[in-house]
Amino acid sequence: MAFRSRREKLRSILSGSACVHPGSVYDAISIRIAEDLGFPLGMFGGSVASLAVLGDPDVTLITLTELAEQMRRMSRAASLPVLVDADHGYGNALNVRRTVEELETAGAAGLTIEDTLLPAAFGEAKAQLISLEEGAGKMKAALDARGDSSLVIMGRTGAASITSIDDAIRRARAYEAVGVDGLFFTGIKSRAELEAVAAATRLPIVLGGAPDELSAIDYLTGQRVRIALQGHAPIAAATQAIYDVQKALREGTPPKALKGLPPAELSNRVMREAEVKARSADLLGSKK
Ligand SMILES: O=C([O-])CC(=O)C(=O)O
Ligand SMILES: [Mg+2]
Repeated sequence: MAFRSRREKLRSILSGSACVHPGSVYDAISIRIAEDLGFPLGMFGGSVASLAVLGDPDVTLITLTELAEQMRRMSRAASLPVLVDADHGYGNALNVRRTVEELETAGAAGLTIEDTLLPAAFGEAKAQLISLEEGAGKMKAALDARGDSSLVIMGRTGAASITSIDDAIRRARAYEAVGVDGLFFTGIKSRAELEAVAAATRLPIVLGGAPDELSAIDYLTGQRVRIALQGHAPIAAATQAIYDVQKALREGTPPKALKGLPPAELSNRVMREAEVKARSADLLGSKK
């Protein structure tokens, strides 16, 4: 299976003894840059998928087809393992199956399925959770849908900030019992909460957005956190860069006087230009 080695790399992070930060990736350019900089894996967040593909906030309007297609583009562009935020699996447990099939063939190294009720329910100001039973059923469906057993399936819960830390633990233990490969927590607010979760479970932990007291990598390592997200600053920085350049052009700055443009060396590296040139020479008879 062509994507197996990517999945095994993600597995070795989860079974290893260090906590790593993923690069935030969302398209062919961002994954190549993350790979070139030596990130051990990429995180493809649902929020950045919505932003990159639709220009929308994270309100579950993106479709599975769009998400998988964006993943496919990244898989073609680089071989960095990518953990995909597959939200709620785009429906019920049957839809979760389909989600796993699509993301597996698109080359994801792993994916997370969360127990948040998505899209948001009518008349509810706050996020809601599906039942533990339905959540566990979704995890079971995801595991069962794998054609490649090396694909990583992570059970994700935001219960820590939606219901309670005890509920987060109950859910995590239920997802562990079903056989997921790791646990992804969002909404953990303190060291005491992380320690409670780590003590009550045994699988490797992925930590979503977390406060400053949960940023020391040695501490996280000691709590079995193997992947710690750091938000999605790259797409935010790209937004600012595009704004600045468009604004300068709109205000009459000549293209040659623009600031913040990449040197040709960087653009060429991102395009893998040397490889394309070599291939053109071989296959099209063009000069190197
Ligand atoms: O997975 C992540 O990176 C956090 C998240 O839910 C998102 O960005 O949609
Ligand atoms: Mg998300």
